[in-house]
Amino acid sequence: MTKDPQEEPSDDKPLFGSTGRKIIYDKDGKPCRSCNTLLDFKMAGGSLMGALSTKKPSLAKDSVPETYKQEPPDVEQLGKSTWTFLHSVAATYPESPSPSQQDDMRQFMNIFGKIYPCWFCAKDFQKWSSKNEPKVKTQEEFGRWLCDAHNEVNAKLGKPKFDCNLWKQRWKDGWDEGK
Ligand SMILES: Cc1cc2nc3c(=O)[nH]c(=O)nc-3n(C[C@H](O)[C@H](O)[C@H](O)COP(=O)(O)OP(=O)(O)OC[C@H]3O[C@@H](n4cnc5c(N)ncnc54)[C@H](O)[C@@H]3O)c2cc1C
Repeated sequence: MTKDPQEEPSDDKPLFGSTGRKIIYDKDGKPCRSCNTLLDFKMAGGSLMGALSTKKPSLAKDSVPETYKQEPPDVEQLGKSTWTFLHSVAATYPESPSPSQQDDMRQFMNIFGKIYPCWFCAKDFQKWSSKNEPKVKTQEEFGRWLCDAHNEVNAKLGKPKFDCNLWKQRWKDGWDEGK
């Protein structure tokens, strides 16, 4: 059985970051980049320079385009981009999917829960979706299920609940405020 990385605490490592959140470590004992905010990751001793400066010292700085020089995603950036992707997938899911399209979506969400890069987020998501199986019979059903999944995380983080009656305006139709 794989050991939960968080079960291996170490005396000389900070338990909490400056944001007040618990610092999450990977199996190798290093702070998990995609599980912490950038600030907490820095505080826990995670390298800020990343591969560009450490693995390729001979690369002339000027030869690296400015657009490359961004930090790998922290838990918030990864989350926001992933929710954008997932809700957009719901927005383009067929209104009446065939049985095989429904199977694909079930499988996709199942695999998603196993590979999401923030391991402790993935664990909670898997736990929630095992009790709340993906609803994939229609686009509306799937969009609402995803909205509920997102609200579960919002609640965990103390964020306001999103009104799921509005998921389609937010992720598919837009608000049409000129009307
Ligand atoms: C599967 C998963 C699990 C996660 N688990 C954790 C975790 O355990 N701990 C952690 O710190 N972070 C977790 N995250 C990241 C977290 O959910 C946020 O993405 C992150 O905190 C950034 O939040 P945000 O305020 O930018 O908005 P996000 O929560 O990223 O939302 C982006 C936008 O989606 C819209 N929105 C909000 N709620 C809903 C909803 N219910 N339905 C539809 N649209 C909505 C809003 O317009 C919002 O601005 C997880 C992300 C994912 C994808």
